[in-house]
Amino acid sequence: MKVAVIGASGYVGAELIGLLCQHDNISIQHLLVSENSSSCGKTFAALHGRWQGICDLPLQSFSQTWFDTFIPAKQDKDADNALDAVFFATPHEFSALWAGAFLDAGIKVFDLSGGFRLKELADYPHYYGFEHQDINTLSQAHYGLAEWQHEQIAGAELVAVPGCYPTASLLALKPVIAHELQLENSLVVVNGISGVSGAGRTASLASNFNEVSLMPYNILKHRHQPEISQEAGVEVIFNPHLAPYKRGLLATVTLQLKPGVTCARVEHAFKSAYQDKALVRLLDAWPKIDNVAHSPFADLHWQYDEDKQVLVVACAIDNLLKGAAAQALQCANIAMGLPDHYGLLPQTFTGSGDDYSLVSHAPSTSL
Ligand SMILES: NC(=O)C1=CN([C@@H]2O[C@H](COP(=O)(O)OP(=O)(O)OC[C@H]3O[C@@H](n4cnc5c(N)ncnc54)[C@H](OP(=O)(O)O)[C@@H]3O)[C@@H](O)[C@H]2O)C=CC1
Ligand SMILES: CC(=O)N[C@@H](CCC(=O)OP(=O)(O)O)C(=O)O
Repeated sequence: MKVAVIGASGYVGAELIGLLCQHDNISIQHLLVSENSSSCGKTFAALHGRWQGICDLPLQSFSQTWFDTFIPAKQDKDADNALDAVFFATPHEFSALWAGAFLDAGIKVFDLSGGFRLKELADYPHYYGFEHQDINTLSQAHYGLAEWQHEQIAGAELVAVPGCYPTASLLALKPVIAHELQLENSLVVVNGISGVSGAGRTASLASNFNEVSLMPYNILKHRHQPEISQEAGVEVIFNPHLAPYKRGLLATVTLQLKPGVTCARVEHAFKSAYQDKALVRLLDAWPKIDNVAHSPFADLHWQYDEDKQVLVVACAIDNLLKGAAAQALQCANIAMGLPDHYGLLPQTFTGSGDDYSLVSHAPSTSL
């Protein structure tokens, strides 16, 4: 698969490029940043020092002229420089504006922004602050929660890679909903905590080292609330929190189950969902951010009170990896017919209980 990455100077772009450049079925053709970016002309490694000696490709500026030069209206798929796919690790509005043009040229799109995650056009002004102009492209988008949407991802031209909070929340919620264990019309509460890299690389007062302190934010209005509700199929209350560490995200979901539901049924729901999934680890203790930071895993644990029928599920991920770049690579692997964990784990995984560990081919990280 010959690919381009737009957003190569950002945190998510950097993680993604680090994974792509070590993947033996993927070749990077172009790395792009915004038209007037100060990173333009630098090499990827000059900007992200941990990739020195691994990826020295130059960063180009994305513009209409770049598009007209490198993306012919009708691609010759066999040409040496023809692109098969483009990854957008860009602001939501940029993806919403440009994804359709790549699709028209026959290039698959993996969008890591929120530009195509919500199905309702009318939700964009409210939750994202812009009018989505491309209903035609939006209607072609398939949500890409890798463990749950394998078939749709395999056949998709445009994959909306899930948000970081939704990834952890949905991995925790979906087995319960799929097995119809939740008490109908009962409250579902999701508390999310994210490290500061979740806010991206561009400096802002809110993400300034001196300002960051554990606190809730965007309560009852965060854009991930409709995304989680849409994909879980139940309305949720979503409480995001910012925490003073670099990377990692924890979602803790609390919900009421139907009378008579036992621990055994809950266990069956989680085991049947994930026992053959390489990147989801069902733990027998509460997950820790430190065990998933810099890894593509999602760690899950639950506790159920049969008397009160209250279930609490916690899921920890790295927001930049399972919450973004690693999940995008899972989607690309699925599109190529490879195991979804290809290039993320050794190829020895055969199911739950196996002794598998993360391939550590990345040098120590700067984040
Ligand atoms: N951070 C996280 O944990 C997660 C982020 N995401 C999503 O991934 C996307 C990227 O996030 P993140 O890496 O954190 O953000 P950053 O702010 O770190 O990076 C944004 C990137 O987009 C580029 N960019 C901005 N405008 C344009 C443009 N007009 N044309 C081309 N490139 C442009 C920037 O380039 P430059 O500034 O050099 O021009 C930069 O490379 C966002 O949509 C975000 O919501 C998804 C899941 C998790
Ligand atoms: C800590 C922090 O600011 N987190 C970001 C969410 C991460 C992100 O970039 O969101 P997407 O997954 O939708 O792309 C936020 O709350 O807006």
